[in-house]
Amino acid sequence: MSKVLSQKIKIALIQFRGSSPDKQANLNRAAQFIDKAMTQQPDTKIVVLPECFNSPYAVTKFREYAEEIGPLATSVSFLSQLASKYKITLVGGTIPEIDPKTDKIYNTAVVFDTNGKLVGTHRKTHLFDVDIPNGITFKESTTLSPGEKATTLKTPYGKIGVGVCYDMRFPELSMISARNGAFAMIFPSAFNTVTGPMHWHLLARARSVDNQIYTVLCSPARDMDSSYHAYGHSLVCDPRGNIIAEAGDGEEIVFAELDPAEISDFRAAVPLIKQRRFDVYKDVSK
Ligand SMILES: NC(=O)CCC(=O)C(=O)O
Repeated sequence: MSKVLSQKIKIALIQFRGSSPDKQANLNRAAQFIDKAMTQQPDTKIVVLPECFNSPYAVTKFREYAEEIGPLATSVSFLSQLASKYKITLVGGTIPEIDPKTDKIYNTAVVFDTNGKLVGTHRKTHLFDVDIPNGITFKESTTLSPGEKATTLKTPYGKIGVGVCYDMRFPELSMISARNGAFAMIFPSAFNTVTGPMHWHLLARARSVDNQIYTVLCSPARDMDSSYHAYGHSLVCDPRGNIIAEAGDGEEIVFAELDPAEISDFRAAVPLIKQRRFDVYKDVSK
Protein backbone atom coordinates (compact mmCIF):
# COMPACT_ATOMS: atom_id res chain seq x y z
CA MET A 1 0.00 0.00 0.00
CA SER A 2 1.47 3.40 -0.94
CA LYS A 3 2.15 5.78 1.92
CA VAL A 4 0.06 8.95 2.11
CA LEU A 5 2.41 10.31 4.81
CA SER A 6 6.06 9.92 3.89
CA GLN A 7 7.60 9.96 7.39
CA LYS A 8 6.76 10.47 11.07
CA ILE A 9 6.19 14.17 11.64
CA LYS A 10 5.50 16.41 14.58
CA ILE A 11 2.66 18.93 14.52
CA ALA A 12 2.03 21.81 16.93
CA LEU A 13 -1.32 23.48 17.57
CA ILE A 14 -1.14 26.98 18.97
CA GLN A 15 -4.15 27.55 21.22
CA PHE A 16 -4.00 31.17 22.29
CA ARG A 17 -6.20 34.23 22.83
CA GLY A 18 -5.91 36.26 19.64
CA SER A 19 -9.23 38.03 19.67
CA SER A 20 -8.14 41.40 21.04
CA PRO A 21 -9.13 44.45 18.96
CA ASP A 22 -5.45 45.13 18.22
CA LYS A 23 -4.57 43.12 15.10
CA GLN A 24 -0.82 43.70 15.34
CA ALA A 25 -0.81 42.65 19.01
CA ASN A 26 -2.64 39.44 18.04
CA LEU A 27 -0.08 38.76 15.30
CA ASN A 28 2.79 39.42 17.70
CA ARG A 29 1.34 36.98 20.22
CA ALA A 30 1.00 34.34 17.50
CA ALA A 31 4.69 34.88 16.71
CA GLN A 32 5.66 34.52 20.39
CA PHE A 33 3.76 31.24 20.64
CA ILE A 34 5.26 29.87 17.44
CA ASP A 35 8.72 30.80 18.74
CA LYS A 36 7.94 29.00 22.01
CA ALA A 37 6.74 25.90 20.14
CA MET A 38 9.85 25.79 17.96
CA THR A 39 12.11 26.34 20.98
CA GLN A 40 10.41 23.56 22.95
CA GLN A 41 10.24 21.07 20.07
CA PRO A 42 12.49 22.22 17.20
CA ASP A 43 11.73 19.12 15.08
CA THR A 44 8.13 20.34 14.59
CA LYS A 45 7.21 20.36 10.89
CA ILE A 46 3.63 21.68 10.77
CA VAL A 47 2.23 24.47 12.94
CA VAL A 48 -1.47 25.34 13.08
CA LEU A 49 -3.17 28.55 14.29
CA PRO A 50 -6.87 28.94 15.20
CA GLU A 51 -9.78 30.42 13.25
CA CYS A 52 -9.87 34.25 13.29
CA PHE A 53 -6.72 34.40 15.39
CA ASN A 54 -5.94 38.02 14.58
CA SER A 55 -9.34 39.66 15.09
CA PRO A 56 -12.46 39.46 17.22
CA TYR A 57 -14.75 36.64 16.07
CA ALA A 58 -17.87 38.74 15.46
CA VAL A 59 -20.00 39.29 12.35
CA THR A 60 -19.83 43.05 12.92
CA LYS A 61 -16.01 43.01 12.77
CA PHE A 62 -15.11 40.86 9.76
CA ARG A 63 -15.19 43.73 7.23
CA GLU A 64 -13.18 46.07 9.46
CA TYR A 65 -10.37 43.50 9.85
CA ALA A 66 -10.50 42.09 6.32
CA GLU A 67 -7.40 42.04 4.12
CA GLU A 68 -7.01 41.48 0.41
CA ILE A 69 -5.02 38.26 0.35
CA GLY A 70 -1.69 38.78 -1.37
CA PRO A 71 1.99 38.98 -0.42
CA LEU A 72 1.64 42.56 0.82
CA ALA A 73 -1.32 41.98 3.14
CA THR A 74 -0.35 42.63 6.78
CA SER A 75 -1.17 39.17 8.10
CA VAL A 76 0.01 37.30 5.01
CA SER A 77 3.46 38.91 4.99
CA PHE A 78 3.76 38.47 8.77
CA LEU A 79 2.89 34.75 8.62
CA SER A 80 5.05 34.20 5.56
CA GLN A 81 8.09 35.47 7.46
CA LEU A 82 7.35 33.15 10.37
CA ALA A 83 7.02 30.11 8.10
CA SER A 84 10.35 30.81 6.39
CA LYS A 85 12.15 31.77 9.63
CA TYR A 86 11.29 28.44 11.29
CA LYS A 87 11.18 26.35 8.06
CA ILE A 88 7.69 25.09 8.88
CA THR A 89 4.53 24.37 6.95
CA LEU A 90 2.24 26.94 8.58
CA VAL A 91 -1.52 26.51 8.51
CA GLY A 92 -1.90 30.13 9.52
CA GLY A 93 -5.38 29.98 11.00
CA THR A 94 -8.02 32.06 9.26
CA ILE A 95 -8.18 35.75 8.57
CA PRO A 96 -11.11 37.81 7.31
CA GLU A 97 -10.50 38.28 3.56
CA ILE A 98 -11.93 40.91 1.22
CA ASP A 99 -12.15 40.25 -2.50
CA PRO A 100 -11.77 43.74 -4.00
CA LYS A 101 -13.40 42.68 -7.30
CA THR A 102 -16.68 41.66 -5.67
CA ASP A 103 -16.41 43.43 -2.30
CA LYS A 104 -17.32 40.11 -0.68
CA ILE A 105 -15.82 39.04 2.66
CA TYR A 106 -14.65 35.50 3.39
CA ASN A 107 -13.32 33.63 6.42
CA THR A 108 -10.16 32.27 4.83
CA ALA A 109 -7.47 29.82 5.92
CA VAL A 110 -3.98 30.62 4.64
CA VAL A 111 -1.23 28.02 4.26
CA PHE A 112 2.51 28.71 3.80
CA ASP A 113 5.36 26.44 2.79
CA THR A 114 8.75 26.24 4.46
CA ASN A 115 10.03 29.09 2.25
CA GLY A 116 7.18 31.34 3.34
CA LYS A 117 5.31 31.05 0.05
CA LEU A 118 1.51 31.22 0.30
CA VAL A 119 0.68 27.83 -1.21
CA GLY A 120 -3.03 27.67 -0.59
CA THR A 121 -6.16 29.27 0.77
CA HIS A 122 -9.47 27.81 1.83
CA ARG A 123 -12.52 30.05 2.07
CA LYS A 124 -14.88 28.64 4.71
CA THR A 125 -17.40 26.78 2.62
CA HIS A 126 -20.20 26.23 5.13
CA LEU A 127 -21.04 29.36 7.10
CA PHE A 128 -21.85 29.11 10.81
CA ASP A 129 -25.51 30.10 10.85
CA VAL A 130 -27.23 28.59 13.88
CA ASP A 131 -29.96 29.50 16.31
CA ILE A 132 -29.98 27.18 19.32
CA PRO A 133 -32.66 28.20 21.85
CA ASN A 134 -31.11 29.03 25.24
CA GLY A 135 -27.74 28.35 23.65
CA ILE A 136 -26.17 30.39 20.88
CA THR A 137 -27.32 32.39 17.89
CA PHE A 138 -24.69 33.25 15.30
CA LYS A 139 -25.11 34.17 11.64
CA GLU A 140 -21.86 34.44 9.72
CA SER A 141 -23.80 34.94 6.49
CA THR A 142 -24.83 38.40 7.74
CA THR A 143 -21.45 39.64 6.54
CA LEU A 144 -19.56 36.67 5.08
CA SER A 145 -19.84 34.84 1.77
CA PRO A 146 -19.10 31.12 1.45
CA GLY A 147 -16.17 29.66 -0.43
CA GLU A 148 -16.87 27.42 -3.38
CA LYS A 149 -14.31 24.61 -3.23
CA ALA A 150 -12.76 21.80 -1.22
CA THR A 151 -9.04 22.28 -0.57
CA THR A 152 -6.26 19.70 -0.69
CA LEU A 153 -2.64 20.91 -0.64
CA LYS A 154 0.80 19.35 -1.03
CA THR A 155 3.34 19.54 1.78
CA PRO A 156 6.85 18.03 1.86
CA TYR A 157 5.37 15.06 3.79
CA GLY A 158 2.25 14.34 1.76
CA LYS A 159 -1.08 16.05 1.19
CA ILE A 160 -3.33 17.78 3.73
CA GLY A 161 -6.96 18.79 3.46
CA VAL A 162 -7.98 22.14 4.92
CA GLY A 163 -11.42 23.14 6.19
CA VAL A 164 -12.62 25.83 8.59
CA CYS A 165 -14.53 24.99 11.77
CA TYR A 166 -18.23 24.51 10.81
CA ASP A 167 -16.95 22.81 7.61
CA MET A 168 -16.11 19.79 9.79
CA ARG A 169 -19.83 19.07 10.20
CA PHE A 170 -20.03 18.23 6.49
CA PRO A 171 -18.26 14.89 5.90
CA GLU A 172 -17.90 15.48 2.19
CA LEU A 173 -14.97 17.95 2.36
CA SER A 174 -12.88 15.56 4.42
CA MET A 175 -13.79 12.64 2.21
CA ILE A 176 -12.79 14.56 -0.93
CA SER A 177 -9.38 15.38 0.56
CA ALA A 178 -8.86 11.84 1.86
CA ARG A 179 -9.74 10.40 -1.54
CA ASN A 180 -7.27 12.88 -3.08
CA GLY A 181 -4.60 11.29 -0.87
CA ALA A 182 -4.51 13.55 2.20
CA PHE A 183 -3.03 12.10 5.39
CA ALA A 184 -4.76 14.69 7.59
CA MET A 185 -7.67 17.08 7.59
CA ILE A 186 -6.73 20.30 9.36
CA PHE A 187 -9.42 22.66 10.66
CA PRO A 188 -8.56 26.07 12.14
CA SER A 189 -11.66 26.33 14.31
CA ALA A 190 -13.54 28.17 17.04
CA PHE A 191 -16.36 26.11 18.51
CA ASN A 192 -18.01 27.60 21.59
CA THR A 193 -19.07 26.57 25.08
CA VAL A 194 -22.51 25.45 23.83
CA THR A 195 -21.69 23.29 20.80
CA GLY A 196 -18.16 22.32 21.86
CA PRO A 197 -19.20 19.95 24.65
CA MET A 198 -21.89 18.47 22.36
CA HIS A 199 -19.98 17.74 19.20
CA TRP A 200 -16.29 18.80 19.04
CA HIS A 201 -14.70 15.46 19.93
CA LEU A 202 -17.42 13.45 18.17
CA LEU A 203 -16.90 15.29 14.88
CA ALA A 204 -13.11 14.96 15.00
CA ARG A 205 -13.39 11.24 15.69
CA ALA A 206 -16.04 10.78 13.00
CA ARG A 207 -13.99 12.50 10.30
CA SER A 208 -10.95 10.40 11.24
CA VAL A 209 -12.83 7.11 11.32
CA ASP A 210 -14.77 7.85 8.10
CA ASN A 211 -11.54 8.39 6.22
CA GLN A 212 -8.81 6.66 8.26
CA ILE A 213 -6.80 9.85 8.44
CA TYR A 214 -5.61 12.25 11.15
CA THR A 215 -8.00 15.06 12.07
CA VAL A 216 -6.52 18.22 13.58
CA LEU A 217 -8.66 20.90 15.27
CA CYS A 218 -7.02 24.13 16.47
CA SER A 219 -9.12 26.49 18.62
CA PRO A 220 -8.50 29.85 20.27
CA ALA A 221 -8.11 29.72 24.04
CA ARG A 222 -11.26 30.63 25.96
CA ASP A 223 -11.60 34.32 26.73
CA MET A 224 -14.55 35.14 28.97
CA ASP A 225 -14.00 38.88 28.31
CA SER A 226 -14.69 38.43 24.62
CA SER A 227 -18.21 38.36 23.12
CA TYR A 228 -17.61 34.80 21.82
CA HIS A 229 -16.51 32.12 24.28
CA ALA A 230 -14.30 29.72 22.34
CA TYR A 231 -14.34 26.11 23.51
CA GLY A 232 -10.58 25.48 23.41
CA HIS A 233 -9.68 21.75 23.50
CA SER A 234 -7.48 21.86 20.39
CA LEU A 235 -6.80 18.25 19.52
CA VAL A 236 -5.32 15.65 17.23
CA CYS A 237 -7.29 12.50 16.45
CA ASP A 238 -5.58 9.48 14.88
CA PRO A 239 -6.94 7.35 11.97
CA ARG A 240 -8.54 4.88 14.41
CA GLY A 241 -10.48 7.65 16.16
CA ASN A 242 -8.26 7.96 19.25
CA ILE A 243 -7.62 11.47 20.52
CA ILE A 244 -3.85 11.41 20.94
CA ALA A 245 -3.30 14.99 22.16
CA GLU A 246 -5.66 17.59 23.56
CA ALA A 247 -5.51 21.01 25.24
CA GLY A 248 -7.65 22.30 28.07
CA ASP A 249 -9.46 25.63 27.60
CA GLY A 250 -6.56 28.01 28.36
CA GLU A 251 -3.52 29.10 26.37
CA GLU A 252 -1.50 26.03 25.48
CA ILE A 253 0.62 24.46 22.76
CA VAL A 254 -0.39 20.92 21.82
CA PHE A 255 2.23 18.68 20.18
CA ALA A 256 1.56 15.35 18.50
CA GLU A 257 3.45 12.93 16.32
CA LEU A 258 1.75 11.72 13.15
CA ASP A 259 2.88 8.27 12.07
CA PRO A 260 2.44 6.81 8.55
CA ALA A 261 2.13 3.30 10.01
CA GLU A 262 -0.99 4.32 11.93
CA ILE A 263 -2.70 5.03 8.61
CA SER A 264 -1.35 2.11 6.58
CA ASP A 265 -1.80 -0.52 9.34
CA PHE A 266 -5.39 0.45 10.05
CA ARG A 267 -6.25 0.68 6.35
CA ALA A 268 -4.77 -2.80 5.83
CA ALA A 269 -6.78 -4.19 8.75
CA VAL A 270 -10.05 -2.45 7.88
CA PRO A 271 -9.88 -1.86 4.11
CA LEU A 272 -12.68 0.70 3.72
CA ILE A 273 -11.03 2.22 0.65
CA LYS A 274 -11.38 -1.03 -1.31
CA GLN A 275 -14.85 -1.74 0.05
CA ARG A 276 -16.55 1.57 -0.80
CA ARG A 277 -19.55 1.17 -3.11
CA PHE A 278 -19.72 4.31 -5.21
CA ASP A 279 -21.90 2.28 -7.59
CA VAL A 280 -24.52 2.30 -4.81
CA TYR A 281 -24.03 5.89 -3.60
CA LYS A 282 -24.00 7.62 -6.97
CA ASP A 283 -27.29 9.37 -6.20
CA VAL A 284 -26.09 10.85 -2.91
CA SER A 285 -26.33 14.47 -4.10
CA LYS A 286 -29.96 14.15 -5.27
N1 LIG B 1 -16.74 29.14 14.07
C1 LIG B 1 -17.56 28.17 13.77
O1 LIG B 1 -17.75 27.79 12.63
C2 LIG B 1 -18.25 27.55 14.94
C3 LIG B 1 -18.85 26.21 14.61
C4 LIG B 1 -19.52 25.60 15.76
O2 LIG B 1 -19.40 26.05 16.89
C5 LIG B 1 -20.33 24.41 15.52
O3 LIG B 1 -20.98 23.97 16.47
O4 LIG B 1 -20.35 23.89 14.41
